[in-house]
Amino acid sequence: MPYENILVETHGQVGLIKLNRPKALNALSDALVTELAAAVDAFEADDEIGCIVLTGSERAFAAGADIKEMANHSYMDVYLSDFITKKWGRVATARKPVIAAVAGYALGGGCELAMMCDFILAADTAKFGQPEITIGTIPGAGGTQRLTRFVGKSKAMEMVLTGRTIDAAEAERCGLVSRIVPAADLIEEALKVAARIASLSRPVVMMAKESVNRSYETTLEEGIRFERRLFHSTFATEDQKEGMAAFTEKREANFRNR
Ligand SMILES: CC(C)=CC(=O)SCCNC(=O)CCNC(=O)[C@H](O)C(C)(C)COP(=O)(O)OP(=O)(O)OC[C@H]1O[C@@H](n2cnc3c(N)ncnc32)[C@H](O)[C@@H]1OP(=O)(O)O
Repeated sequence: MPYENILVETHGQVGLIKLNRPKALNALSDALVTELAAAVDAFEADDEIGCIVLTGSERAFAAGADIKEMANHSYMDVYLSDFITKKWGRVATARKPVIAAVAGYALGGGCELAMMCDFILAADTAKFGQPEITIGTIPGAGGTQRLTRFVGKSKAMEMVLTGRTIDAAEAERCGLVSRIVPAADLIEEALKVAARIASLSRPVVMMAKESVNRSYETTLEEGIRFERRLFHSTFATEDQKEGMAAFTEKREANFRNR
C-alpha cells in the first residue's frame, strides 16, 4: 500500500514508522490513522520483524487528532461511526513490541498514541499533554484511562482538567516515559533498543509483553497466576533451552523463535 502520511522503513529486524504530516504537526487525520494501522498490520505479519518503533518529527510526535477534520462532525457522525474507531487502537493491540520515540509535541491523541505503545523513549524536547478540554472536548483515545494508570489520579486530573503540558523531565519523574535521551540521538537510541529486543526470543518477548499488560487488567492474584502459567510455557520453547544452555556454556544465545 502506498503511504502518503507516514514513512515506513525496515532496519534489520526493526520496523520503523514515522508519522509524516509536517505542515500539520502530524495531526492524526483519518487517512493517517488508517495508514498507521495498515503499517502495523504489515509489520505484525512480517516474520523478519521483531520490534516496531513509532516516531514523528523533531517538532512533533503528533499534535493530536486532526481538529480541522473533526470540528464539524455531528453527534450522529461520531456515534454511528464509533469515531476513535478500532483502527486508532491498532498500536495497542500489536503483539510485537512497539516503542514510541517522542520528540516535540505529543498532545491529545498524540499523547494517547504514545501511551498505546509498550514504552516511551523521550527526547529532551518532548512535551506531553491532554489539551482537549481547551477545545471543548475530552480525551477520546484512552487518555483519561491510560494517563491515570501511568501518572496517578492527581497529576492525570490536573492535566486533563487544565490541559497543562508537561516537559520530558516531569514526564520521566512521574513514570510516563521510560527515559530521556538527547533529541539528536533519539532515533538511533530507539532503533538500538528495538534491535536488542528483536534479537531475543520472539515468542518469549511476546509472553513477557502479554504478562506485563495483564497487570493493568486484573487483580494482583490473577495477574501472578497468569504470569506463572506463561513462565511455565517458556519451558516448552526451544529458545528457553537454548538461552539457558548458552548461559551455561558461556556463549551468545542463538534464538530461533521456536
Ligand atoms: C484524540 C482526540 C479525541 C482528541 C484530540 O486529540 S483533540 C487535539 C488535541 N490537540 C491540541 O489541541 C493541540 C493543537 N495544536 C496546538 O495547540 C498548537 O498547534 C501547538 C501548541 C501544538 C503548536 O503551536 P505552534 O504555534 O508552534 O504551531 P501552529 O501554528 O499552531 O501549528 C502549525 C500547523 O499545524 C496545525 N495543527 C496543529 N495541531 C493540529 C491539530 N491537532 N489538528 C489540525 N491541525 C493542527 C496548525 O493548524 C498549523 O497549520 P496552519 O498554519 O495551516 O493552520
